Amino acid sequence: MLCLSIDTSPASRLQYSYASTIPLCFAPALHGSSMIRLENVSWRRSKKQNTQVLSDLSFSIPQGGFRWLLGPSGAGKSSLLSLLHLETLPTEGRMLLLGKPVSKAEKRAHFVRLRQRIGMVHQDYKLIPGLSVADNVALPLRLQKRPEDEIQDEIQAILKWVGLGERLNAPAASLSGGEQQRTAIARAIIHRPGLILADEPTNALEESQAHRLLDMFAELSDMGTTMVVATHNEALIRRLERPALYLERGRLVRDEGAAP
Ligand SMILES: Nc1ncnc2c1ncn2[C@@H]1O[C@H](COP(=O)(O)OP(=O)(O)OP(=O)(O)O)[C@@H](O)[C@H]1O
Repeated sequence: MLCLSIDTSPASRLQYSYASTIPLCFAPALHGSSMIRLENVSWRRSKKQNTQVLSDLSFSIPQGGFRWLLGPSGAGKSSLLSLLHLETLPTEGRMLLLGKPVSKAEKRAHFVRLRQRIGMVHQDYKLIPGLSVADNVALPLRLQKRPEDEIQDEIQAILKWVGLGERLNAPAASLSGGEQQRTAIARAIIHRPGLILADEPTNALEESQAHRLLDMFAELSDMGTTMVVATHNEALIRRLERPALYLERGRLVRDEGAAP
């Protein structure tokens, strides 16, 4: 296992209210294989109306690759992340995710298994308001039917790590925007997914928290977790120099990760 051991002491620049070094351990992954591949993928919101959102996208990301997903508002970034999170399927073209084919021909169980290996931070967090912070974060592990004592240990470690160790039992509906975003981040990474998708994951965070999250994303990618992160935040992009996919009006206009 490879572990991130991130100093969370109050003396660190992150100013969290607890003092320990919490390891977050991830199974090492093999680099090199194609984790995501899209070939001429298009997506229409509705078959009846002319609602083409994504057009003729072709790109690939190797395992452990990090891609910024950039483009103006309405370019299709969230829609592409929804496709990669299997919330919807391409209307045209071929898609490979986590090295597996994605098509309407596959059985539901195939998609369930694949989705369990993906972590997603939605722009609007998508927490379940009636559940506590801990129960929201536990969802991916409960879907994997992990033993409850293990789940409790994992929840405590990860919520401390995101600075919510004291808010374990708070209802999600009572959280501030930043707390909701940190809960959503904890839920996206708690099951050590092979692919993490994040839609503006820092827009409700303080600058120091955003930097800390970014440092973690960079380390996860170095360890073999594939990451696709949509943002408008220029400062973040400057802080972590990684290739970007640029979308405009649903088309891929630049792929900095493509082989020359
Ligand atoms: N629920 C919806 N119903 C109809 N059209 C939608 C819906 N959501 C998004 N769209 C349209 O789909 C297109 C792509 O939107 P999408 O949210 O994917 O863009 P985006 O690049 O993520 O934008 P932003 O940066 O503002 O989040 C836009 O033209 C948008 O108006």
